[in-house]
Amino acid sequence: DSDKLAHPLAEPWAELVHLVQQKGSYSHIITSSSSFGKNILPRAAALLNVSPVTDVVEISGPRLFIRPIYAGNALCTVRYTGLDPCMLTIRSTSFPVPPVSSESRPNAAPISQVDLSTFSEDNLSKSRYVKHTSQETERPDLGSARVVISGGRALKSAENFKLIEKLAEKLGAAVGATRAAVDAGFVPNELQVGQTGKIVAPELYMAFGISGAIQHLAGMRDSKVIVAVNKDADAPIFQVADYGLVGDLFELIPELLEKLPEQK
Ligand SMILES: Cc1cc2nc3c(=O)[nH]c(=O)nc-3n(C[C@H](O)[C@H](O)[C@H](O)COP(=O)(O)OP(=O)(O)OC[C@H]3O[C@@H](n4cnc5c(N)ncnc54)[C@H](O)[C@@H]3O)c2cc1C
Repeated sequence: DSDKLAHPLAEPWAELVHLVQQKGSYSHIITSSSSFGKNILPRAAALLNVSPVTDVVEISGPRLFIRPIYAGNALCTVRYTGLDPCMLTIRSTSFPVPPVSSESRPNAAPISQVDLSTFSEDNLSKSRYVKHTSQETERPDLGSARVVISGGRALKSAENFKLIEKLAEKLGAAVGATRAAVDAGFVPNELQVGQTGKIVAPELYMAFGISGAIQHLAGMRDSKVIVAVNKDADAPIFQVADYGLVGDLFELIPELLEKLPEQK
């Protein structure tokens, strides 16, 4: 709707649309598949009348992308045939961190600051940045941690879940949880990993007392090394695990805590 485009609303996606219209000629617009990016990009794409490609895990060509479907059970190759700009959300954990210095990346695209001063207070009246709050924690962020230690319903209580937290502290890891553990109130829901939680792909993912429901696997199956501890030898989590240990977590975690060296 060109009328709408000429009068951007004061929302981040409208700012993006405004920038595209002012500057034009963008071939690609990419955000991470975070809740912030997933909020903005599809709305901006709708206003620009293009179709976004979401949750990209591999870039095979300028317009050829791979993305998961069926909750991560299949990978789909998508060729974008629409008009510019080609708009993508990418799963940042699926891509290696690029070197920071420009000498090591002579062909890197320039990074330029965008002047948003054209957006007056009036324009911005629909939403305004108020403040940023986050949990006070020394632990790494779940979405980008190298090691994630997750617990499931088997922990039985918030008190017992502290075993997972202690292990995470010892390994300098982030804590994750299943939806069952979150729903039972053991941990806050920002720790949920899975289809309706965070998507993680750390170097090491340790799952304690987690059955391996498809919705949980959707959030962690791309982890480089998966270790599972479960007392049921037939638990589906063992099908994706690189290392599996059949046993009782209430015996195994204290043993691990005792034997693991302190983090330097
Ligand atoms: C639309 C939808 C979206 C969903 N999204 C998510 C999501 O994002 N993330 C998510 O995690 N789930 C999600 N779920 C829920 C999912 O289907 C499962 O119910 C959930 O993942 C199960 O969590 P769990 O493995 O902790 O519990 P359970 O399935 O109950 O598994 C507990 C496991 O612990 C083992 N166990 C028990 N006691 C011990 C012990 N002492 N030592 C060792 N092992 C033990 C048991 O053998 C069992 O395998 C979703 C469901 C739906 C319908």
